[in-house]
Amino acid sequence: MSSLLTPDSITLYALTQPCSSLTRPTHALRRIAPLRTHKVLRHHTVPSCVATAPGAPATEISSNGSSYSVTDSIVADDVAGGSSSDTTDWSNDALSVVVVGASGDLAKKKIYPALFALYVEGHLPEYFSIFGYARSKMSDEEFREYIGGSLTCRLSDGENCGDKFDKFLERCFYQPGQYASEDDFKTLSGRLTEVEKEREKAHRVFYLSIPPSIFTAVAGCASTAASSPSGWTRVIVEKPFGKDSESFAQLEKELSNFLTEDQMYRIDHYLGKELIENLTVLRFANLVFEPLWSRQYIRNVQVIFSEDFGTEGRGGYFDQYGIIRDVIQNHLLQIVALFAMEAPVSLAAEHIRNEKVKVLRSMKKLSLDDVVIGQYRGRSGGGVEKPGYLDDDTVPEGSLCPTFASVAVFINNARWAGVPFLLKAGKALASRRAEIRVQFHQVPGGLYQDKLGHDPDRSSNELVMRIQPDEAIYLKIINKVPGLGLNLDVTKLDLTYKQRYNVHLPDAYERLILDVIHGDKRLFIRNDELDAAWALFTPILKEIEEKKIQPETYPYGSRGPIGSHYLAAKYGVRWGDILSAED
Ligand SMILES: NC(=O)C1=CN([C@@H]2O[C@H](COP(=O)(O)OP(=O)(O)OC[C@H]3O[C@@H](n4cnc5c(N)ncnc54)[C@H](OP(=O)(O)O)[C@@H]3O)[C@@H](O)[C@H]2O)C=CC1
Ligand SMILES: O=C1O[C@H](COP(=O)(O)O)[C@@H](O)[C@H](O)[C@H]1O
Repeated sequence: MSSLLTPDSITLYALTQPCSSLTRPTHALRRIAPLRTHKVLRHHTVPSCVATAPGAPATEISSNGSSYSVTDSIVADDVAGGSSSDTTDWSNDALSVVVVGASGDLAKKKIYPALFALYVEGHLPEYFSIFGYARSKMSDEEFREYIGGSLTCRLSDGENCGDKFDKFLERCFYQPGQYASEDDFKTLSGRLTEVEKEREKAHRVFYLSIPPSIFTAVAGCASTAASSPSGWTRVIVEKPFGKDSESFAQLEKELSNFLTEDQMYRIDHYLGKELIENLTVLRFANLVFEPLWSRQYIRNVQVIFSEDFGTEGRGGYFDQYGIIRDVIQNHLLQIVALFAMEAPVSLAAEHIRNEKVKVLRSMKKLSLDDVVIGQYRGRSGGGVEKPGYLDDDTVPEGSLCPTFASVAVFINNARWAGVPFLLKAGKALASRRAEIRVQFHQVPGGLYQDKLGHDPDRSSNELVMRIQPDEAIYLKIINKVPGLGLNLDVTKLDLTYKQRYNVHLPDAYERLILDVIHGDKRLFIRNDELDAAWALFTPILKEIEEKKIQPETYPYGSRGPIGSHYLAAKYGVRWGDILSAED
């Protein structure tokens, strides 16, 4: 819905709707209204109204026919969600984003390009600055050159970004320092204040793009020595959030010495992907889907992640975690939680997260029989030479670390009992893709069975949400082949985004960083969600490690270990991505 609204249409909506329905449009508005237009949007006369949210106290949004402001609506919104009220006035206040670990891979690959895209599209406030912080020595100039190489202009209509590029870089600064040094963070804070001094109030975001071993030290120093003296301070924490229940609890305990839950934004970048944000829209805004969303109609759900490259370059990190911790326990499980949750009371962050956590807590204990692990081996021939996982110098010799896993999970509740949710993730496979496949039961009665046969995979509906690449939603239906005979086939009702929408899809990091700026936590993970996710996976991870379970090897570039097919077959399922590559 948000993509269809212009700032004007939102204003109109706000003016014509009763106050209690402000929540949705203000969410949409946050997303799409460039920050610099807030000034324009702020002053509109509306009648006095009171926003009430279930379970929340009534909040007066505006009184005596005075003015309705974006800021006020954010307060109403947050009260509805039970999270902190964000009264930031972006027409006046400054914003500093500090990228801690500024010399690293994630910062260069994702964070700077996302910040630049937000700037180009007018989503950063007028008084913004970006600070890089890391141990590497760099001057501001060198930093600008360093990040300049990672920025691309993605404006359409041949618009030139050159000017924007220079202006953006002018607002970028670098401060070298140690991660555990309060003094160095004090120096950083001094420099931030220098740049922020043009405004009375400045807000600070710290993006912890660093290895987890130093999360706590940095959170401590940032909070003690570099919190904003005049505005709010928020901290984005990257995964991994621990390695198991115990280390997660320990990390939380340590971080909570310095940060409140309100300040913490635990990022799972899969939640920022376009198709994942659309998941709840597709289900809850479409009458043709919502009633079908249960064991009564759905045979199985598959969440598939595959990459056509190995851990090259990241083997050292990866070996300590493995694919279950790297992808399944977080990205894929979050997708299942969103997919399977009951309708939330509203779109407010806490309402959504309350429902997700119920799903996670309803999951049946995992058994080793429901897990298959694999590890890729090298492949050579046909002019191709691909290394195996163990060929990586940074991987310990003889490592049993899984680079592939498939897992069958079950949700023990009235809606989903008995429906297998099959999760599969692997590196060095045949293709790069991430998708959700929903396979429906066959139509009972069998009117066309003689034409369709008995194979449910060839005679029932499948809904596919392709998260990447080439975002699409398509529904496989049984259709009559045009002509005089009665021939049936399975064909697609196809919503391929690049054919339907002439827009550049924002990167997940853009969406998520913007949400942090707006204090919107819907797409961030709450601590109890992680606690539940670790409670599900910790016992099985321990068992795999303690019993030294040997991963089944598979060749680089293949479709993964055979065991994965047996696991699916045990539940009468065939992996949808294997049936046919184009399907
Ligand atoms: N890269 C990716 O694609 C993804 C990364 N992540 C997570 O994001 C975070 C950052 O990832 P990434 O950029 O790849 O990490 P890097 O390994 O590139 O580390 C980032 C920076 O931290 C500093 N650093 C590295 N190792 C250490 C160390 N042992 N002790 C102290 N400082 C160190 C280095 O800066 P300097 O030496 O200059 O101080 C480095 O440039 C991690 O938590 C990672 O798990 C999450 C999803 C994807
Ligand atoms: O979090 C991670 O995600 C990436 C895949 O992200 P994508 O957006 O490119 O699909 C994965 O390669 C990495 O191992 C993992 O840590």
